Amino acid sequence: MTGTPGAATTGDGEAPERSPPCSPNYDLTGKVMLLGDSGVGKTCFLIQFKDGAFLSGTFIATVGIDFRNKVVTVDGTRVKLQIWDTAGQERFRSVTHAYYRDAQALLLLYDITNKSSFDNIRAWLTEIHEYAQRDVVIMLLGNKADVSSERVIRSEDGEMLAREYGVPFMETSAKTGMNVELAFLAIAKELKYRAGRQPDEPSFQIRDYVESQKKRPSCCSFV
Ligand SMILES: Nc1nc2c(ncn2[C@@H]2O[C@H](COP(=O)(O)OP(=O)(O)OP(=O)(O)O)[C@@H](O)[C@H]2O)c(=O)[nH]1
Ligand SMILES: [Mg+2]
Repeated sequence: MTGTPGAATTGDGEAPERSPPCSPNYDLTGKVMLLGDSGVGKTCFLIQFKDGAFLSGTFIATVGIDFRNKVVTVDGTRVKLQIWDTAGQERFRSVTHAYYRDAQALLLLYDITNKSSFDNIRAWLTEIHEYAQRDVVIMLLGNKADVSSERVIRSEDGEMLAREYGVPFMETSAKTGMNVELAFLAIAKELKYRAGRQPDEPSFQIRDYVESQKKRPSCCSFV
């Protein structure tokens, strides 16, 4: 986490023309990486968060790595998230490994309609433990929750795997936007909390926060 950002740039999510020079429009920055098999929806997830749009139609696999910035405000603190969208294809793995070290948070996605993308989560977690910082924030996301007719992974299976690894979990949809913003807000809150807790600030538990805020797909809600 960078606590003292430099001058505002013209990067996405900022409004430099309204800020005086050397007055950044954020208080903290954090690097977040999107990981998971090719086709699980990482790029769509990022576009939905950044632009509120869904890229339907032909699937264009990411080549290498790309990033977008977005500033979110949590409890009065502006957190600039630098979000790295990685290629899920095996042949780009060595490129993405180099970026793990600098990431404070990882969003690990599988596709609820694709069993192998779920089965590969354990391998992704092994890779994360090998290359990422030890205290990196990890969140497991079961994406494409809008496609209930093709679901092959039950929500409970995602919950169980997440519990085994002690990470927060929710199902998401890059198409409808379900839980997309929440995933990034929860990360921003955690990063803010880690950056320096105020004396009167209650402790923050990212798993509890996600559990209390997440929406469930209508087919699976039993509350
Ligand atoms: N129905 C539905 N389709 C989705 C969703 N997210 C992504 N898709 C579709 O899934 C395909 C793959 O999405 P991408 O976001 O490009 O996948 P990716 O994980 O970035 O893939 P790589 O770049 O190869 O790693 C595209 O055809 C998307 O339109 C979702 O939440 N719901
Ligand atoms: Mg992609």
